[in-house]
Amino acid sequence: MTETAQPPTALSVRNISYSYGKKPALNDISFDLAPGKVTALLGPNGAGKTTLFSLITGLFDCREGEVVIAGHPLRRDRSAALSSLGIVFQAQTLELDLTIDQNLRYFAALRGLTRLEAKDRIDMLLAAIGLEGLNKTKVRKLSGGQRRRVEVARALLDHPALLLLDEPSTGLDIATRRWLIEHVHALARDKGMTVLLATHLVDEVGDEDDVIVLDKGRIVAAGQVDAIVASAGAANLDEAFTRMTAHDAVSAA
Ligand SMILES: Nc1ncnc2c1ncn2[C@@H]1O[C@H](COP(=O)(O)OP(=O)(O)OP(=O)(O)O)[C@@H](O)[C@H]1O
Repeated sequence: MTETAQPPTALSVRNISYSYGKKPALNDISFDLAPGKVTALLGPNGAGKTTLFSLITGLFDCREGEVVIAGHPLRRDRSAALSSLGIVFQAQTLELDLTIDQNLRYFAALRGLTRLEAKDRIDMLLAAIGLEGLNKTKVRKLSGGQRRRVEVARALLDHPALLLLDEPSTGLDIATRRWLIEHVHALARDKGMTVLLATHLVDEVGDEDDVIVLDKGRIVAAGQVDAIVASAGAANLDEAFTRMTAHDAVSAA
């Protein structure tokens, strides 16, 4: 045995299927995320993105298939698996009547950071998200965009191996949306973070990103942007995505 073994991939999803009652939502989904990259999980409304995130985060029990986070199987090693991921949910999840500091310190304590570690990390992250010095401000007083920035900081508190974002720009103004997408790409590029970004907005996908196109609970394409565009015979990702997912209108006609 040598000490040069590669670290495990931040997220491996193996043969996941899921149904709501008799209604199938995901069908035999498998992928591994490339380390230090943003992978966009691109799918139209109802494709199954949120269901997949609910399985990866352990909110739903994964009865068929397996989720492995940073080498820890979610089913058998739940706390180690979940401690390796940071998440920004689609819906706002901060406690409005607490300050930024209180929100973040509470979460840091849950994640096992000491008070001193939490303070240093919070100050550093608030500076990184452009909210330096606002520690004592109540979240209720922040704009929607500022709240989303705080949620990004919270997701990064204990250096997760994997960052998940579920349609994070929902409801944000254009400037915050741009900041968010650039910040997430910088985390992958500069800090080597592995990111899974669920979105239905093609313009949030960078040229260098990996893409998984999900439609009606199935992966219909996966790979780098160029390869997906070429395989669809399209001029760009927008056109490729539309071609791959626009069959409803045709079949319904
Ligand atoms: N609680 C539920 N009960 C029954 N069906 C559900 C439930 N939640 C989702 N579904 C169905 O499962 C499928 C996948 O939904 P899901 O919310 O995962 O898709 P999505 O890609 O996240 O969509 P959106 O972009 O609209 O959030 C859809 O057909 C949806 O109607």
